[in-house]
Amino acid sequence: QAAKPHVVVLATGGTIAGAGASAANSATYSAAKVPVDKLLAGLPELGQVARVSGEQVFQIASESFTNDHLLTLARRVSALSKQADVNGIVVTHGTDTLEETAYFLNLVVRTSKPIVVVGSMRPGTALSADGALNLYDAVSVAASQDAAGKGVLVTMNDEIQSGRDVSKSINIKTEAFKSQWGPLGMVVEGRNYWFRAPVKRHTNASEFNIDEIQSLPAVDIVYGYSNMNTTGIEAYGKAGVKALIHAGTGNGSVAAQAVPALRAVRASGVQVIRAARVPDGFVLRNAEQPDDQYDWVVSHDLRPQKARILAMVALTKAQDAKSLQRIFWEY
Ligand SMILES: NC(=O)CC[C@H](N)C(=O)O
Repeated sequence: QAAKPHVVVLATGGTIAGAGASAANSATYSAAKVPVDKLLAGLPELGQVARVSGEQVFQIASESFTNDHLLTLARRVSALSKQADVNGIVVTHGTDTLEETAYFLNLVVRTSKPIVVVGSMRPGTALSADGALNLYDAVSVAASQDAAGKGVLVTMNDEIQSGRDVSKSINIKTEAFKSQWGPLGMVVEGRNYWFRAPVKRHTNASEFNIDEIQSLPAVDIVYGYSNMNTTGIEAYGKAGVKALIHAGTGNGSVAAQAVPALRAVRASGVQVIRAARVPDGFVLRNAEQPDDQYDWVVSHDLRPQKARILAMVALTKAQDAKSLQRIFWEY
């Protein structure tokens, strides 16, 4: 009998490692409590699909992820992906910023080996906890050859999602992760059922490589709303950000009073990227605002928090708006 694939589980915290006072606590609990060894020992079924080893990279709630955490994690994933004795990698993660980390890894880790990021909506101590099955699914996807070359994946609620497309879309149900383009497939009882594949550049086909990235530039987000003022835009401009994501209303529209402030920060060298605060759809170039004339970039279908990740990565190589826009179309 052939040896089972070796899957390394990199644990970073979140609810999947959370613990509550009683089984009735599905929402009131502490995240990032249970160490990876205990998580894996509590799930002996993993041995049916892979030879699993665990590493505790961090033990935090994911809203506290920083760029340093992203860099440290991606470097470890990259190093493991180059090891001949590693077939797949799973990252356990809090769900709040899981989509940002998954997209970051998708952009900068040059491998075709499966990388799966996974979390849970309920702690393991709760009734109907979802973490055990999500983790089992993650390990089984990471152990499968048919998951190779599909970019970084997310397994939640029996679905296999693209790390690029997926977002946490509700904060209370176990079916929390959605993509407007739909999941890539489903995983049921350790078997993958695929229905589509990503078309955007990722992992092996990326021009970015974590092994060449020393640091990430400051990129922040301003939110659009009625009666919006320009205080935030001006403050970020003064703070020296390299790019500012505008989470605009509707089609990425910008309030009349905010346009001069954004043009002023652009004139001072800050890249301006028009995204939208609506969850779905995509922002069209030169619709709503004359992006060519203002030398602005549009985020395509990326939500503001994902546009921030891509902008940081893109700015490690490209400095002009035209190159940034090309990257936003391609990734
Ligand atoms: N469901 C969760 O994982 C949320 C817990 C916590 N806020 C985190 O993102 O780590």
